[in-house]
Amino acid sequence: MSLKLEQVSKQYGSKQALQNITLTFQTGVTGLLGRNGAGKSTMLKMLATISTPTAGNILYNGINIVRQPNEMRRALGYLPQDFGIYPNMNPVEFLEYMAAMKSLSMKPAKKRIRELLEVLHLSDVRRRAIGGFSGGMKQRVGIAQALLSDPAVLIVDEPTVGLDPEERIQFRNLLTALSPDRIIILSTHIVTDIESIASRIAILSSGCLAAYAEPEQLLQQAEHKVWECIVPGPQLQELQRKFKLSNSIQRSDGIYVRIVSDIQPVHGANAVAPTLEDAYLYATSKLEAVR
Ligand SMILES: Nc1ncnc2c1ncn2[C@@H]1O[C@H](COP(=O)(O)OP(=O)(O)OP(=O)(O)O)[C@@H](O)[C@H]1O
Repeated sequence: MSLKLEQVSKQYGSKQALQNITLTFQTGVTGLLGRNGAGKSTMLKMLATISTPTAGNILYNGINIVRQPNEMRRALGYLPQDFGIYPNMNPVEFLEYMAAMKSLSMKPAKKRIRELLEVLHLSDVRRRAIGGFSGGMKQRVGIAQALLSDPAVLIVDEPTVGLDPEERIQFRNLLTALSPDRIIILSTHIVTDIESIASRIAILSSGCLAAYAEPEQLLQQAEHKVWECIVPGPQLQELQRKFKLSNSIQRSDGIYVRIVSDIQPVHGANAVAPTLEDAYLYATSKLEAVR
């Protein structure tokens, strides 16, 4: 199974949302990371064949899905960012409706719905109106519809928005369980959403691919580039102007600052081990420096 973007760009009027992206997705979870507006949804919509690139190609198992989207559509489960559910329907009604929309045969679909409701811990509420569900329960219904056809490619766009910490953990565990034999692409702007589950991370910054690597490689690249120091309050603004700050906390003895920089930012700053969040900042700062 292979899914590739080849020199893909997307332009909305004068807005260049994605610029010349080439990457090959692999089985397992790929985290697509970038701040709001970086181009994540734009990329996912093209992978889901909802929109087409302005330039470049997308190949699924060698088939150009820009020209022949059907092969991809058959393989795809997609949970979009703004996933609307009918509040008056219960999960069974909603999933049967979605199965009909996907032209699935109803008898096997009903069996699959029963299984999915069980796996996603929704069996007890299968006859309750979705409108009264928590964010996490609604998200699980969304995942159930994305998994109806047992997809080889699962795309989830910002799925943890609105989930509480416990629901986030459950969601991560669910994706891990699904990941061994599927390509799963999860977009987020929150590093902790993906750090424990992504086998690879693609970082988008202003429509460009800042990095595509395993988390360990990203951490290695940021090695000796993260510094900690305590500075007097008035110095903070100057540091913010000159460097990328990954954290700053007010303490009784001054402001504790964590800085991502190639060079020692202030005399006395200590080099510390990078976190994935530091590595993400480092990768985006490298890209910004060459633009
Ligand atoms: N239909 C559109 N018309 C014009 N500009 C668009 C359109 N869709 C997206 N954009 C712009 O393209 C850029 C990338 O948007 P995109 O939605 O892909 O970002 P994102 O990384 O998914 O961010 P978010 O999490 O905020 O959705 C943004 O500047 C956005 O304003």
